[in-house]
Amino acid sequence: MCASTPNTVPEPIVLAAIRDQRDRILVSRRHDHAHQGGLWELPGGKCEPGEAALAALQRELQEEVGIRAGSVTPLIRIPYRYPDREVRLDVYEVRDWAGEPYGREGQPLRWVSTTELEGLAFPPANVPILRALQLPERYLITPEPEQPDTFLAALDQALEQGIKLVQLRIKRTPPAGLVEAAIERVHRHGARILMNTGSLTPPPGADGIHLTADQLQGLKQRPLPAQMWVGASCHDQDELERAAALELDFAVYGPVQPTSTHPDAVPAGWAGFAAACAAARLPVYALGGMHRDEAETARQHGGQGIAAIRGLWPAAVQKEER
Ligand SMILES: Nc1nc2c([nH]c(=O)n2[C@H]2C[C@H](O)[C@@H](COP(=O)(O)OP(=O)(O)OP(=O)(O)O)O2)c(=O)[nH]1
Ligand SMILES: [Mg+2]
Repeated sequence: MCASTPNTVPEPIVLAAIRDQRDRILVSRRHDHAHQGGLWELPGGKCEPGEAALAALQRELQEEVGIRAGSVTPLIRIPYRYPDREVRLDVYEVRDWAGEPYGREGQPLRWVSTTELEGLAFPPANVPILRALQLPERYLITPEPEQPDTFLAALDQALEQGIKLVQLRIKRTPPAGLVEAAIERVHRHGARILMNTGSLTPPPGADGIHLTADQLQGLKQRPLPAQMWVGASCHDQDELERAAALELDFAVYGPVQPTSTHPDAVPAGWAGFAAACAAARLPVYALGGMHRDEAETARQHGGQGIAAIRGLWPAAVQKEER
């Protein structure tokens, strides 16, 4: 529900990320005289007092682009404070709809790829929304590589199963050539690869880095330029806030469920995960005891999806390694 809003609480706004079958997003340009005028936006607007979020979304879509949404799934919630107002943007992904979108208020509309989105000027609150639109629902974290052939075969299999984002997590000296071979395979499948090795400098070809919570604590600024991706492991609200303040691209939060790798950690549960995501200003993956088919559950709790080692590493090859 969107409650009526005294000045002290953020204004509830609903936005639609309308995605067509070619994976393009519908954007429109805000009128020059509006708040954040002249910038590109996702269609949507303010909830009326007492109006439920999904009802507000349907009303805004009808008023602004003349369509009725079919399936609607939560993408991300972003609280944001502008100098002159505070908003809470609830973004929903719309993959099917009735009607042909047009600028019903005379505003220009465009269909753009998620890569092209980066080149358009949006309000500053949209930065994490654009990243959420580019990030997949599953984030594979690799187990420590032992046998290069077995490791690379499992990686291939994971990529064939549709993995689009990989964290190469290496805590010991890796077998020679393994990093290069992994990067090559990931790119061959049109996926991205982030390094988690303790170094802030990724090797040539890698798409960015993944920071441990300790590394996150030590940083004063984002360690890589915007074209590269930086993720971070977080275990509480302060760490999530720190990741957002450093303008990182996403966080991993956990453990959400009990996990054998961290038996002493108290799991947040889905309710704890949902609370963390609601306050976070960046996309958040659920980590800890996750199974491949729980990405949808994570989405329903406000997350980007799931991150996992065992849950996403091909089971057949894992058995051979034992
Ligand atoms: N629609 C939209 N608003 C955004 C985006 N990003 C962002 O920060 N905002 C802010 C700007 C506004 O302060 C607020 C949304 O207001 P709006 O102008 O769309 O509201 P509305 O459709 O109800 O319009 P109106 O009745 O006030 O004219 O959220 C975005 O991508 N789309
Ligand atoms: Mg609007």
